[in-house]
Amino acid sequence: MAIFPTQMRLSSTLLRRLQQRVGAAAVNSSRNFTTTEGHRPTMVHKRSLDILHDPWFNKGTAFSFTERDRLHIRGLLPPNVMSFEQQIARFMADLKRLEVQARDGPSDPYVLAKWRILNRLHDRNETLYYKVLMENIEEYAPIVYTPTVGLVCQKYSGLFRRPRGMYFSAADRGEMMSMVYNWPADQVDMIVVTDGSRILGLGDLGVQGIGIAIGKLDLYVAAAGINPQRVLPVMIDVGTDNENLLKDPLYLGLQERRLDGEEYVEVIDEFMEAVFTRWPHVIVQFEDFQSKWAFKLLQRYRNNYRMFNDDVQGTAGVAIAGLLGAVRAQGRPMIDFPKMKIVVAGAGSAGIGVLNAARKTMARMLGNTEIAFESARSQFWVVDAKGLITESRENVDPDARPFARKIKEIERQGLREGATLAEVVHQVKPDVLLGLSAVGGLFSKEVLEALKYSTSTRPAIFPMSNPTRNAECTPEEAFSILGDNIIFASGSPFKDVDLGNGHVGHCNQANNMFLFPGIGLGTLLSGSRIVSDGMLQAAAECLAGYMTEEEVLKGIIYPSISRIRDITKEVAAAVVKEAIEEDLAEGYREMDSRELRKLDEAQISEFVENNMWSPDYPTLIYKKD
Ligand SMILES: NC(=O)C1=CN([C@@H]2O[C@H](COP(=O)(O)OP(=O)(O)OC[C@H]3O[C@@H](n4cnc5c(N)ncnc54)[C@H](O)[C@@H]3O)[C@@H](O)[C@H]2O)C=CC1
Ligand SMILES: CC(=O)C(=O)O
Ligand SMILES: [Mg+2]
Repeated sequence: MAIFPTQMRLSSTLLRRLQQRVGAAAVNSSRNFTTTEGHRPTMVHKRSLDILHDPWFNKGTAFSFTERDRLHIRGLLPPNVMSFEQQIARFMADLKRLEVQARDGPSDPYVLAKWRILNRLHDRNETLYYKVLMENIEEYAPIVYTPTVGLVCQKYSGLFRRPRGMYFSAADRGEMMSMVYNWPADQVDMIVVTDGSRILGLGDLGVQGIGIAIGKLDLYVAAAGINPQRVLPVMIDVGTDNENLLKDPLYLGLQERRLDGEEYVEVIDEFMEAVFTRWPHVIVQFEDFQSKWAFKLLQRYRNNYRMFNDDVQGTAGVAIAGLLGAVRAQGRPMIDFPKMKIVVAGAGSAGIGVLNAARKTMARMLGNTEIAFESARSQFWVVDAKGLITESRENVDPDARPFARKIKEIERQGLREGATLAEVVHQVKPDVLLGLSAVGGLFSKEVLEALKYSTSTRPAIFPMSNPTRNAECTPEEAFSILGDNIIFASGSPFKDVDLGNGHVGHCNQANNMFLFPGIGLGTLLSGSRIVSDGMLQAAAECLAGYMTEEEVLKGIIYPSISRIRDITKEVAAAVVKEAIEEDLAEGYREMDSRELRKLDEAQISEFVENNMWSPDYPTLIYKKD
């Protein structure tokens, strides 16, 4: 067989076994819409130390003797060949050392040490890293993702060791088209890009924001099974307006003020053109851009490029799913959603994204007429840093303007322009209080006390800001003031609360991580040229319908993160299905658009599942360049 070069010294038994595997893989691939990448041997063009230093191919102590011979690494490793399971056990023993005296959650003093240990593994063996992450996702998602990733970004100058991803700076203008060819992978499926201007609720962290792109892509691999060789974290460094970073002698980024206006847009345009020229099928997720640019860039690119903004669109879908869950948790049908009174604190990219999507969902439920759209508007009260937004607000942000309350209307409700959050909650008596303000503790005792007068039989409190210290309230605060008949969902994870009477206050995590991996995977596998509103809506509806009636009635409106791979598969399948229905699907690899259209629902799910990467060691075969 041509793929086994004659100069290789393979035993005949091994050769036979490999040939059988390749044969089986080929049969499987035509029958099951799959590439069965895990079973085919992988051709590598490196040997010796180059293999051990390559995290994509490295297996460390798990290289078998025959592989060690083939790849010229015999003698470069300790002689004991370890199984994958033994490697995991050894690594976990190291990581668990830190847990002897560690406390839970954000107060855990060892979170950064844990991140370092995991990061070092990521640098030397990608397969083992993702195996550990996936098998312990509940424990380590809060380390590689929110909340710890926020701390990592804040301290990135000190933590930086090996570079990961690509950096494009304002100084690279005119060079990006050639720079993209410096990335070693010929195929990139998923890019997460940030300009570091609003990292979680921590503000402008400049170049240090690369950490959030890395953390999001970790979830793409762990939850969506995107092949880690085909992901690319990107930081576009256009300067920073963070005074501390501008003065910090250890800061790794450009120490100049952020570019703005046309100059800024030109940099982002150049980046988009460069990446889509080299990788025409890539999907670009915009992450943590300050609101000022988030909407403008989304409008600029969404009809021409395969891109979406996670903070605007992913968050909106997750919030809609949670809001529909909150309706069901009151024992009411989802169709009652348009009757909900919703107070939103925060009118940035995330808050406005949620408001627009919630209004559209209500309007759809009411018949999708202009009147329905107008009437849905009156279900929302939006409070920002200056208080309640009304039509008398000067210089109101154009994206928030559609939600500015009419003066007459709010006067009847005993409110006024700029009313405080507590006043609004007191007067409106909302069903839902949702926070995307980035202000920790905003849902103060006074605000939560006011929510006691909610007209809902089971009010919902969504402190969605990240990381943990920016959460508008903790579950302890919410449950202790309002009792156990509430729905609680926060952006960063909290532990369930023991209410002391044999009852447990359930803490849901309302985070866009339940949608963005499935949106990306579904877009990739459908081959859709854009991410349409319908595809985003399908993703949100899939999440909304995922929890059973029994779970929802217990106050569990989002899945546990331990189910993230399953929900992601379902979301991706829903996105593929919608792309086919909208005639956007152009297909993926051997599954062209005609073949895609022939699949029924079960086959779409199977197609998705079979194309999700899992961390297994393939057999490596050396092939000369
Ligand atoms: N749970 C999730 O999945 C997600 C959570 N977020 C979180 O949402 C937060 C906000 O993100 P962006 O909208 O992009 O930020 P942003 O900075 O653009 O918006 C913040 C908004 O909060 C308002 N605000 C500030 N102080 C306030 C106060 N005292 N009372 C009421 N409103 C106040 C501001 O006026 C502004 O409208 C961040 O903490 C972020 O981590 C964002 C995306 C997803
Ligand atoms: C979760 C997320 O995307 C954020 O907090 O910005
Ligand atoms: Mg974000």
